[in-house]
Amino acid sequence: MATVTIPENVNVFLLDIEGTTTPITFVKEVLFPYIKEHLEEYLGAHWEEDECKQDVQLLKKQTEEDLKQNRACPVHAVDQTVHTDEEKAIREVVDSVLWHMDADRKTTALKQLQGHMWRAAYVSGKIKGEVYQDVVPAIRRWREYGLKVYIYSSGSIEAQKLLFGYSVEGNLLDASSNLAAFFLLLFDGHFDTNIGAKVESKSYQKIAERIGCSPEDIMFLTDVTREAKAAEDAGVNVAVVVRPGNMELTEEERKYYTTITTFSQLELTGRV
Ligand SMILES: CSCCC(=O)C(=O)COP(=O)(O)O
Ligand SMILES: [Mg+2]
Repeated sequence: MATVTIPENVNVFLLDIEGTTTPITFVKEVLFPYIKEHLEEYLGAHWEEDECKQDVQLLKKQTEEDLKQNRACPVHAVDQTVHTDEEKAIREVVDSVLWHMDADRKTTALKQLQGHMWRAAYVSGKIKGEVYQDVVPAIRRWREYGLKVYIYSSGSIEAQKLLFGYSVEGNLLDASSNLAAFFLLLFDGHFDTNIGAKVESKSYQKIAERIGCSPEDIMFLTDVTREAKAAEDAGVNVAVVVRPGNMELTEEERKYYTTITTFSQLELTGRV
């Protein structure tokens, strides 16, 4: 297994989730089916609550934006009339959400609703966040060397925290203040699409600004080459993560990008 030396100037890791820290199958075969199965029931139970109203509002705004941009969107989502028939209104939101999920849209609106829906499943223990076995030991090692570690996923920050907080390896967000617990703390922070889309270069510039470093100080790990390209265009170092079930890279991409199959390939040579 070839090792990859992290440039000495890099002092921040930025990690994608799906296909990088976490198997794609967990997202596609556990998280997304949960939404599809419980959507109608969830909307019925929470329809009158502020959080749910805001989620529905954001979905409607997204539809308006899609229409403005001439993007394809389901005809039923175009209907902006205020329904007196709650069941019909819920049905329309369900159809719209399912349509967006089938297209694997990464919009903030969709991701915000999904995050809220997963909360009950994680808290009740119905779902546990999957994390590849090489991830936690590698992050602990990086942190011992004083590097910072951030998450950047299309999943909402709330969904990210649920996944790591209720993971197969326990609560990976434990933030108690004693020294021993400090080493248990894995992440310095989280970013989602509120900072911008992962395929847009300026999102990575904004992340660097927010962290207070320059893009060259960051190493971004992702399974998606469009994201790797956007990060690289911003001056961020990238490595493409090749995990079982991830999208196959083209021969050209395999030649061009530094690739890893496990985080344990990453070496911090020359650091004390
Ligand atoms: C973070 S929880 C659910 C994952 C998800 O909804 C998603 O879209 C994953 O996207 P990523 O940017 O982590 O590949
Ligand atoms: Mg990914």
